[in-house]
Amino acid sequence: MNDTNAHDTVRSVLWRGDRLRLLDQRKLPFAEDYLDCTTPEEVAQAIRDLVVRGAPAIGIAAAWGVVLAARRGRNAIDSALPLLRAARPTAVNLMWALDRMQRAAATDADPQALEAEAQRIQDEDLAANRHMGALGAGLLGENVGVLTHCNTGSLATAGYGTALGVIRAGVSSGAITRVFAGETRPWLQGARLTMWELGHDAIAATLVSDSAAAHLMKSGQVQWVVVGADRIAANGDVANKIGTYQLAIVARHHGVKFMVVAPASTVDMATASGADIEIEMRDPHELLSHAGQRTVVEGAVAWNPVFDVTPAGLIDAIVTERGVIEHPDGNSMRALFA
Ligand SMILES: CSC[C@H]1O[C@H](OP(=O)(O)O)[C@H](O)[C@@H]1O
Repeated sequence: MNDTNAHDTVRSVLWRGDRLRLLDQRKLPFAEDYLDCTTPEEVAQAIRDLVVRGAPAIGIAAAWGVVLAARRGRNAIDSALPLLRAARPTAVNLMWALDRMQRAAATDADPQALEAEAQRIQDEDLAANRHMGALGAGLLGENVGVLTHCNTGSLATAGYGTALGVIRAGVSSGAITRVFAGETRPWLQGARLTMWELGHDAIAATLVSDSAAAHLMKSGQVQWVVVGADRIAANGDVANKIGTYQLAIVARHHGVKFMVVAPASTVDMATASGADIEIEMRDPHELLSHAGQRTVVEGAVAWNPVFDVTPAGLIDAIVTERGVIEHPDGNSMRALFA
């Protein structure tokens, strides 16, 4: 069943009154299949399996998981919260959304009240993305080339996207004239998801291998690297998809500006620095095969961290819906998020 609207950006998380419908991102771009969750356990599993992925999107899905629990009764909420919280460790949006739902349930555990809170979380995220898109696009300049990493679009959020929202806004304003998407191994969020989203919006983009990023920046075709985030620490360090850190190093070396785009729900002022952020380690087999086809000799081992940390000193701007932090550090982060 196709729940996407051809004239709007896609929607990956859809509340259907008694179930949560998730666009199964494991099957994109060649199949648009949906997975229906009727229990918080199914939502937690869908987050673990990357049926739904992207920091804001997993927070939104978890919020609806609490609504599904509430429909079973107050005690079900208390058992669902730790289960959902443990689904993935790095994106603080997951914990932020569950904390907010837990506070709401303490006031009123009625399913309809919690459904309204989950809907607010989803609606606020979409509004934030559109605002951040305009703010970020305003920083770009004219006739710029942009390289993005992973997928930070409608699939990873309530819609429109974070870094991809800036790209949507920048293409619309004419500021962006060249878009490059990194493939983002091993899960290929860039190749499979970002290229699909941009094609859906008729935005021309060029796929590059992760290995080509430095050569691309050396060629002068790119003036900005624009990425999302999974957790921003109090000193401005940013955890994001594995490969982001090396893009920041290469960008600085070649005089390419580096922008991080993320809603306030991604900022974690309780975490002092990037050194304190837990980096999710996923199954090494994600590296040992591609599309179900093994690519490495039997017995080989692999190391599969799926996030890394970019130090604040390599970031030119952090764009949030509360405003832009240029050259982020602890002081500028506290000024906006204390
Ligand atoms: C706006 S999405 C933020 C973030 O989430 C992605 O990770 P994953 O695909 O593993 O959920 C990636 O790090 C994006 O930049």
